[in-house]
Amino acid sequence: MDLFSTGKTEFQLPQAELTYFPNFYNLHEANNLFEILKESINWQQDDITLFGKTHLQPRLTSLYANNEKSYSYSNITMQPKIFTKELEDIKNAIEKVAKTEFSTVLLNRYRSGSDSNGWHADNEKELGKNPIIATLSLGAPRYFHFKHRSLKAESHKILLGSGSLLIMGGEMQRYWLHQIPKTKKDIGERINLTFRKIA
Ligand SMILES: O=C(O)CCC(=O)C(=O)O
Ligand SMILES: [Fe+2]
Repeated sequence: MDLFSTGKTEFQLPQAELTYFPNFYNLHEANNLFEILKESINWQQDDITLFGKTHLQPRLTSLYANNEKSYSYSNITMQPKIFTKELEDIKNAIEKVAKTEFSTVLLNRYRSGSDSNGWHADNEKELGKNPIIATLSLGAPRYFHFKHRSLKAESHKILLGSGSLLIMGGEMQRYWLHQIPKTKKDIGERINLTFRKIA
């Protein structure tokens, strides 16, 4: 962790807690982690079924955990692999600022601007009520859009830079949706790690 950049932003939002650390890792550390994870993670591309139609998911994913609990969303059930040393170190660093413990990390790899993650909430039963979800971004910056389910004025975006950490908490998964939209810009790859607790 970069001890010299403590800057953080706590967004004032109705029915959500959202905190952004732009430089959780510095650019050098973030680059290193990006290269290590790109090579060492067991990336897969699953089929998802949305509104009765089956497609390849528009990104690569992988699941790691310190227990055997699977994670299911969009008709996919993922079985975890055991945390690697790098993932364990990242988890320990993030737990200190998130002030909670995580069991599981879902990794996403967006190979280009045409990879994406559609509107959703991380509200699966196995995450429990008001889950804390910490997401670390490495590589190409991408916009994170989030909107309130019923308050139409509450629609925002944050550019998630390399090395940044975003922590979602409070009732965010109940009242808000988020997405990583596609972009036509010619950008490189991005890896995102979303730490969760699956009890
Ligand atoms: O890529 C991101 O920043 C968000 C990923 C996400 O929302 C998820 O995996 O649930
Ligand atoms: Fe999500």
